[in-house]
Amino acid sequence: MSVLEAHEVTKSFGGTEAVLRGISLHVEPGELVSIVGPSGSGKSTLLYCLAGLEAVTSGTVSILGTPLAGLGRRRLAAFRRDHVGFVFQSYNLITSLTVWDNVALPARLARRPIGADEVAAAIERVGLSDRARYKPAQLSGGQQQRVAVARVLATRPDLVFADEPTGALDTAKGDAVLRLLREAATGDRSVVMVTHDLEAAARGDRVLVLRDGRLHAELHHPTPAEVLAAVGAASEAV
Ligand SMILES: Nc1ncnc2c1ncn2[C@@H]1O[C@H](COP(=O)(O)OP(=O)(O)OP(=O)(O)O)[C@@H](O)[C@H]1O
Repeated sequence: MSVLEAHEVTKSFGGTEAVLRGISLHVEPGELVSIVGPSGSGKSTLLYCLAGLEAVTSGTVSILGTPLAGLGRRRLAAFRRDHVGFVFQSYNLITSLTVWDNVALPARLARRPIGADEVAAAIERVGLSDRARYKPAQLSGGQQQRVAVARVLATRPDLVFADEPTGALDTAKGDAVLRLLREAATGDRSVVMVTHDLEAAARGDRVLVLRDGRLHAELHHPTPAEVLAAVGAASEAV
């Protein structure tokens, strides 16, 4: 079974032209899927619709076989908490809490507290064991994003969404975050990432190229140059 299936998804914000105009896609267990495309092509909107953070206007999104639209607001929130993780460009850590508490908090909020050993393991996996008692402001941007990844992985989600996870980082720091996301896509866990960074996108098993709210191309294990060419073609075709 696919981890995620979207069928003919459209999204409009009010009366203007639709931002998503009929997108169908699937994500398989263990895959890292990158979404690229020109600015304004609908990448972030698509990610939010796939994650159930935005309602679709028409079409369906199912995660692990469960159609999100049928869940209702509270059950959707619970479903997301149980199965989905989100990494944002801006880290979204809680500034008053330590690294340790930032990582432990989501599981506690979900009333499924994880043990100290699991918190420690998640922090170790992102290479920040010596910073566990630091607050976010005492960390570099790359370190903060690694905490955000640890926080997501600690809840053991089936599906991780990342919106420009390296957008605020220089190449070396971004690289460490990408490696973690690449490693996170394994076994039954999949990662879907929106990015402007073509090198980052090329880490994906598949790269989906959006153009004007539609899927323009799908590349399998492309090189960065192939991603660049596909995005260039999508930009010209608008
Ligand atoms: N909440 C909203 N209300 C109205 N319009 C919106 C909203 N969110 C996005 N849009 C519009 O949808 C279109 C696509 O936006 P989106 O952020 O999904 O594109 P993107 O491909 O992620 O762009 P970028 O690469 O510049 O981040 C834009 O024209 C934007 O103005």
